[in-house]
Amino acid sequence: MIEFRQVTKRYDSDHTALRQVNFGLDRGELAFLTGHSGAGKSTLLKLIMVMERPSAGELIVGGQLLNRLPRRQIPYIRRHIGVVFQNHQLLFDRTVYDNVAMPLEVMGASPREAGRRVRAALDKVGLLSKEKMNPMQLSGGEQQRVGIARAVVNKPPVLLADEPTGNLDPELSADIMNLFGQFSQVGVTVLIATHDIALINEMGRRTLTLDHGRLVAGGTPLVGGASGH
Ligand SMILES: Nc1ncnc2c1ncn2[C@@H]1O[C@H](COP(=O)(O)OP(=O)(O)OP(=O)(O)O)[C@@H](O)[C@H]1O
Repeated sequence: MIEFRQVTKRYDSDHTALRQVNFGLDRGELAFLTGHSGAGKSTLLKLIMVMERPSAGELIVGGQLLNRLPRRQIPYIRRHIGVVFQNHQLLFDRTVYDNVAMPLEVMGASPREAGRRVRAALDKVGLLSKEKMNPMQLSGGEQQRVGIARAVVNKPPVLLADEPTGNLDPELSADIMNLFGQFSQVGVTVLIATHDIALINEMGRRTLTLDHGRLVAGGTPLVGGASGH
């Protein structure tokens, strides 16, 4: 589903954020991405979201080579990628329902279809009863779950998370990880960037480790070198 082949990202001549990174993530695989501050984690996620382009190498997501993807096709690719952030970026002047519905509005879904999808997503994260509330009235863990519902509302095949448990205590973090595990079980490819080594150890999943832009662990390629279409 995601394949990096010798991917290098240079921001300018002094800043090489990723160096010849090689790895593949299959459909339904869940992996962590870790490394020191500045190791290149956010850059790697930005390349998958096509917020940045590789300087060298090939990046394939869902069978599409992203390197030279025309600009007008970027929104189409982004619809296939759900993103969860640490600060969940919710709008506090809208209800929980409206926050989750946002990606569907952008896609032009009918109100009926949107209603069905939003409720299914809220049900999955256990917040169906809170759809009319304002995110401000929710706990930190609940707010993060609203962010996850929004990320998965249009059923993306890829889910990326950047420090999704940064502000949460261990018990709530475990809940969030269980949710990610459930998505991977239904075929979503999940990549979670985190500094939380305790959480990574507890989960016992594949872990990609970056060190000064090099992938120093976890970079086994896809079995048979398939590109994961
Ligand atoms: N837009 C940019 N222009 C120039 N250099 C950049 C840019 N974005 C990131 N970098 C540099 O690339 C390197 C990797 O940064 P990146 O943000 O990917 O690391 P990170 O592992 O996500 O760090 P953190 O854990 O602190 O978020 C750093 O040296 C950073 O200074």
